[in-house]
Amino acid sequence: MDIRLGNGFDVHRFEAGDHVILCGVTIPHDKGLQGHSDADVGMHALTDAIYGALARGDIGQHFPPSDPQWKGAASDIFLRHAVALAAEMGFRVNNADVTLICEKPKIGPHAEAMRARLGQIMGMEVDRLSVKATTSETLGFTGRGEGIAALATATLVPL
Ligand SMILES: Nc1ccn([C@@H]2O[C@H](COP(=O)(O)O)[C@@H](O)[C@H]2O)c(=O)n1
Ligand SMILES: C[C@@]1(CO)OP(=O)(O)OP(=O)(O)OC[C@H]1O
Repeated sequence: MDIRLGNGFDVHRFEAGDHVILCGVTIPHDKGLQGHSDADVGMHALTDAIYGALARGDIGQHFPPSDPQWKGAASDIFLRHAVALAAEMGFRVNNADVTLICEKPKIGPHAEAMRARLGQIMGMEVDRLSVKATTSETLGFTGRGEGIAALATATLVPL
């Protein structure tokens, strides 16, 4: 069987604000995330993992940050595009795993809502979607609270 594996990584910087959007879920916070789109770092990493598995470039190639069309865009547009491209190429996402790296906000209380939202967008069972988090033990830019990083892995299998 032609099984595909892809990974994605993304970072967004904190800016002044009162909420962040992570894996499609709005979380009240004492800062916001800066980005051309809604800065959903988790969804961007997952989208890139799918493009990676397909060997079809990355999110910035499909949705250039220089294009005003994507200013403030909801990131489910990007994820839906990657899933649709997979289907066009004869694949479906088999499972995916997203890790969010930040000291704050705490992800645990929101992880189930994130899995549910990703499942809804991707047309997938929640059982095949994982969202988890770690701090970086106060080290580095995530540890200093300057931004949030996200890692994602996805496997794709033939339709
Ligand atoms: N933003 C975060 C970071 C961590 N968690 C949860 O806390 C656990 C312990 O984190 P360590 O970095 O000390 O290993 C982690 O396993 C997560 O369950 C979180 O919810 N949100
Ligand atoms: C998502 C896009 C959309 O223009 O913009 P950003 O929100 O800045 O996010 P990034 O993770 O830097 O990926 C690049 C772009 O594709």
